[in-house]
Amino acid sequence: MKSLSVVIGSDHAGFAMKEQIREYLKALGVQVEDAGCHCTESCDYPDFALAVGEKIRSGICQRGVLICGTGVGMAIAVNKIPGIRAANVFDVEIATLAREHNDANVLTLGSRFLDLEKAKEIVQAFMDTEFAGDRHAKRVAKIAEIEKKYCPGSQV
Ligand SMILES: O=C(CO)[C@H](O)[C@H](O)[C@H](O)COP(=O)(O)O
Repeated sequence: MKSLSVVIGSDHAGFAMKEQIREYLKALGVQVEDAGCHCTESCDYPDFALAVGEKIRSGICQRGVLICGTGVGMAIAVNKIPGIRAANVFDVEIATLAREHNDANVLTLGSRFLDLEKAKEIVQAFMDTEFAGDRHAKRVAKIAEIEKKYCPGSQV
Protein backbone atom coordinates (compact mmCIF):
# COMPACT_ATOMS: atom_id res chain seq x y z
CA MET A 1 0.00 0.00 0.00
CA LYS A 2 1.57 3.29 -1.06
CA SER A 3 2.02 6.05 1.51
CA LEU A 4 -1.36 7.71 2.02
CA SER A 5 -2.89 9.95 4.60
CA VAL A 6 -6.42 8.76 5.35
CA VAL A 7 -9.21 10.32 7.42
CA ILE A 8 -11.90 8.08 8.85
CA GLY A 9 -15.27 8.89 10.41
CA SER A 10 -18.56 7.30 11.39
CA ASP A 11 -21.84 7.84 13.13
CA HIS A 12 -22.97 5.68 16.06
CA ALA A 13 -24.04 2.88 13.70
CA GLY A 14 -20.57 2.72 12.17
CA PHE A 15 -18.58 3.37 15.32
CA ALA A 16 -17.54 -0.23 16.14
CA MET A 17 -16.49 -0.92 12.54
CA LYS A 18 -14.68 2.43 12.32
CA GLU A 19 -12.56 1.53 15.35
CA GLN A 20 -11.57 -1.80 13.73
CA ILE A 21 -10.88 -0.32 10.29
CA ARG A 22 -8.78 2.49 11.78
CA GLU A 23 -6.55 -0.06 13.52
CA TYR A 24 -6.44 -2.21 10.38
CA LEU A 25 -5.21 0.75 8.34
CA LYS A 26 -2.59 1.61 10.95
CA ALA A 27 -1.35 -1.99 10.92
CA LEU A 28 -0.92 -1.65 7.15
CA GLY A 29 1.32 1.38 7.76
CA VAL A 30 -1.21 4.01 6.70
CA GLN A 31 -1.33 7.34 8.51
CA VAL A 32 -4.91 7.68 9.83
CA GLU A 33 -6.77 10.63 11.31
CA ASP A 34 -9.94 9.86 13.26
CA ALA A 35 -12.67 12.51 12.79
CA GLY A 36 -15.08 10.77 15.19
CA CYS A 37 -17.56 9.84 16.40
CA HIS A 38 -16.03 8.50 19.59
CA CYS A 39 -18.82 6.42 21.16
CA THR A 40 -22.06 4.61 20.35
CA GLU A 41 -24.30 7.46 21.54
CA SER A 42 -26.74 8.42 18.79
CA CYS A 43 -25.38 11.19 16.54
CA ASP A 44 -25.89 12.62 13.04
CA TYR A 45 -23.89 11.28 10.08
CA PRO A 46 -23.68 14.63 8.16
CA ASP A 47 -21.48 16.08 10.92
CA PHE A 48 -18.82 13.43 10.33
CA ALA A 49 -19.23 13.44 6.57
CA LEU A 50 -18.44 17.17 6.65
CA ALA A 51 -15.40 16.70 8.91
CA VAL A 52 -13.94 13.97 6.68
CA GLY A 53 -14.78 15.75 3.42
CA GLU A 54 -13.14 18.97 4.56
CA LYS A 55 -9.87 17.16 5.38
CA ILE A 56 -9.76 15.91 1.81
CA ARG A 57 -10.96 19.11 0.21
CA SER A 58 -8.20 21.01 2.05
CA GLY A 59 -5.54 18.54 0.88
CA ILE A 60 -4.59 17.42 4.40
CA CYS A 61 -5.64 13.85 3.60
CA GLN A 62 -5.82 12.06 0.26
CA ARG A 63 -8.54 9.52 1.00
CA GLY A 64 -11.46 9.15 3.36
CA VAL A 65 -13.51 6.32 4.84
CA LEU A 66 -16.98 6.99 6.23
CA ILE A 67 -19.11 4.37 7.95
CA CYS A 68 -22.78 4.52 8.90
CA GLY A 69 -25.53 1.90 8.98
CA THR A 70 -25.90 1.68 5.20
CA GLY A 71 -23.18 4.00 3.89
CA VAL A 72 -25.91 5.85 1.99
CA GLY A 73 -26.36 8.88 4.24
CA MET A 74 -22.59 9.40 4.43
CA ALA A 75 -22.26 9.21 0.63
CA ILE A 76 -25.10 11.66 0.03
CA ALA A 77 -23.71 14.15 2.55
CA VAL A 78 -20.02 14.06 1.64
CA ASN A 79 -20.72 14.22 -2.10
CA LYS A 80 -22.14 17.72 -1.53
CA ILE A 81 -18.58 18.99 -1.04
CA PRO A 82 -16.93 20.07 -4.30
CA GLY A 83 -14.01 17.81 -5.20
CA ILE A 84 -15.33 14.85 -3.25
CA ARG A 85 -16.12 11.70 -5.18
CA ALA A 86 -17.56 9.22 -2.70
CA ALA A 87 -18.61 5.66 -3.53
CA ASN A 88 -20.81 3.50 -1.31
CA VAL A 89 -19.27 0.06 -1.76
CA PHE A 90 -20.29 -3.46 -0.75
CA ASP A 91 -17.94 -5.43 -2.97
CA VAL A 92 -14.17 -5.61 -3.61
CA GLU A 93 -14.51 -5.36 -7.39
CA ILE A 94 -16.62 -2.22 -7.11
CA ALA A 95 -14.03 -0.72 -4.73
CA THR A 96 -11.35 -1.33 -7.36
CA LEU A 97 -13.48 0.12 -10.17
CA ALA A 98 -14.44 3.14 -8.08
CA ARG A 99 -10.74 3.97 -7.93
CA GLU A 100 -9.77 2.93 -11.48
CA HIS A 101 -12.67 4.54 -13.32
CA ASN A 102 -14.02 7.25 -11.00
CA ASP A 103 -10.96 8.31 -9.01
CA ALA A 104 -13.18 8.06 -5.93
CA ASN A 105 -11.50 9.71 -2.95
CA VAL A 106 -13.98 8.67 -0.25
CA LEU A 107 -15.20 5.16 0.51
CA THR A 108 -18.47 4.79 2.37
CA LEU A 109 -19.40 1.53 4.08
CA GLY A 110 -22.63 0.19 5.57
CA SER A 111 -21.74 -1.48 8.85
CA ARG A 112 -25.18 -3.07 9.22
CA PHE A 113 -24.80 -4.91 5.90
CA LEU A 114 -21.10 -5.81 5.79
CA ASP A 115 -19.02 -8.14 7.94
CA LEU A 116 -15.68 -6.86 9.16
CA GLU A 117 -13.54 -9.16 7.01
CA LYS A 118 -15.32 -8.06 3.82
CA ALA A 119 -15.03 -4.42 4.90
CA LYS A 120 -11.25 -4.84 5.38
CA GLU A 121 -10.89 -6.36 1.90
CA ILE A 122 -12.86 -3.46 0.41
CA VAL A 123 -10.73 -0.90 2.26
CA GLN A 124 -7.50 -2.55 1.12
CA ALA A 125 -8.65 -2.61 -2.52
CA PHE A 126 -9.71 1.03 -2.29
CA MET A 127 -6.35 2.11 -0.87
CA ASP A 128 -4.24 -0.05 -3.21
CA THR A 129 -5.81 0.88 -6.54
CA GLU A 130 -4.70 3.79 -8.69
CA PHE A 131 -6.89 5.88 -11.00
CA ALA A 132 -6.54 4.54 -14.55
CA GLY A 133 -6.83 7.98 -16.20
CA ASP A 134 -7.09 7.86 -20.01
CA ARG A 135 -10.74 7.87 -21.16
CA HIS A 136 -11.87 8.04 -17.53
CA ALA A 137 -10.04 11.33 -16.93
CA LYS A 138 -12.30 13.28 -19.28
CA ARG A 139 -15.37 11.84 -17.56
CA VAL A 140 -14.12 12.79 -14.12
CA ALA A 141 -13.35 16.26 -15.50
CA LYS A 142 -17.00 16.47 -16.60
CA ILE A 143 -18.07 15.80 -13.00
CA ALA A 144 -15.96 18.79 -11.98
CA GLU A 145 -17.72 20.84 -14.68
CA ILE A 146 -21.09 19.98 -13.11
CA GLU A 147 -19.77 21.12 -9.73
CA LYS A 148 -18.56 24.39 -11.24
CA LYS A 149 -21.95 24.97 -12.86
CA TYR A 150 -23.79 24.70 -9.56
CA CYS A 151 -21.07 25.99 -7.19
CA PRO A 152 -19.34 28.59 -9.38
CA GLY A 153 -17.04 29.85 -6.64
CA SER A 154 -15.89 26.43 -5.56
CA GLN A 155 -12.74 26.10 -7.77
CA VAL A 156 -12.76 22.30 -7.83
O1 LIG B 1 -27.74 7.55 7.18
C1 LIG B 1 -27.91 6.39 7.29
C2 LIG B 1 -28.80 5.77 6.36
O2 LIG B 1 -28.35 6.16 5.11
C3 LIG B 1 -27.19 5.60 8.25
O3 LIG B 1 -27.33 4.24 8.01
C4 LIG B 1 -27.45 5.91 9.71
O4 LIG B 1 -26.43 5.22 10.35
C5 LIG B 1 -28.79 5.44 10.20
O5 LIG B 1 -29.82 6.18 9.57
C6 LIG B 1 -28.88 5.57 11.72
O6 LIG B 1 -30.09 5.04 12.13
P1 LIG B 1 -30.53 4.97 13.66
O7 LIG B 1 -31.88 4.33 13.61
O8 LIG B 1 -30.56 6.39 14.17
O9 LIG B 1 -29.51 4.14 14.39
